[in-house]
Amino acid sequence: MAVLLDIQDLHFQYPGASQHVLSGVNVTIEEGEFVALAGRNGSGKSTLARILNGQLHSSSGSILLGGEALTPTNKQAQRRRIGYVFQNPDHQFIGATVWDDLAFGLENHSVHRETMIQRMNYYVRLLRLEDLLHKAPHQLSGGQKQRVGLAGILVLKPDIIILDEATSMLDPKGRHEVMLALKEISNQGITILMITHDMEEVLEADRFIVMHQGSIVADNVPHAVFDDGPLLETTGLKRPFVVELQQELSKAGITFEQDCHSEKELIDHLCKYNFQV
Ligand SMILES: Nc1ncnc2c1ncn2[C@@H]1O[C@H](COP(=O)(O)OP(=O)(O)OP(=O)(O)O)[C@@H](O)[C@H]1O
Repeated sequence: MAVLLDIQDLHFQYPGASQHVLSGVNVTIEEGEFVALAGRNGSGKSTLARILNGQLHSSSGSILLGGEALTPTNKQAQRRRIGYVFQNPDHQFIGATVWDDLAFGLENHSVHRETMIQRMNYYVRLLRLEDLLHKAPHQLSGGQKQRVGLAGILVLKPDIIILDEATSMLDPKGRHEVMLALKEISNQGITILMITHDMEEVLEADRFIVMHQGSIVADNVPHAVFDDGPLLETTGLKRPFVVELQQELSKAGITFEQDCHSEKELIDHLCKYNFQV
């Protein structure tokens, strides 16, 4: 697969701060990858996301998106190519109804009406928004708002979607809805960078990057990162319940051909055993 995002030796320091918040970030993300990014509070995740979407500018280093440099001078174009989903779903609504909201960005970019309707219908179906189209933002649950927010970004056809703790204000049902939507989007080949503190969500991603004190200290498949005890200790991360339980069951002789990514997968696996009580 082709490299989509190529970040090299990125440094950043907030004005007046004595230290760098990002101190040499190097990472490449390929087209279609679903990447989770985590780390302690203050490790620099949101700063990195804000640099990527053009809100902040790095002190040094380079960022290439599809081979093209992202610079302060192409800020507008940059924002169009990177879709950013906010933590608070109320911060991204503009339209009076869901349908108007989806149309707003496309009208703003002068997309032809026929193309506009086609795209809107496609993402409405993908994110299962059919019943919400005529509702006003205040009539939606948090999970529904985030799904509408995602659709509003997807219709603009960004190269990558960045979510900065986009599920942290949602209840379990809302989180579940958004994670299902992200899986659907990822299955369509859309590249996703998801910042999260939720280790169960990390298991849904193909790849897990961990930041610590402004640098990347781990980059692997989620289960491999969760196998690294000292790393988890240093970075304050906790193994998700599913990984913890799978490890304990393995020690007790219950074998797994592959790693489980959700409680459902784990339960399905256990159901194959005939336990003697
Ligand atoms: N506008 C700002 N001015 C000065 N320092 C800032 C500013 N925003 C963030 N910082 C500092 O930069 C560091 C990194 O912050 P950042 O928000 O990128 O971390 P994070 O990993 O996203 O944390 P969290 O998990 O809490 O969201 C922190 O020490 C923070 O206090």
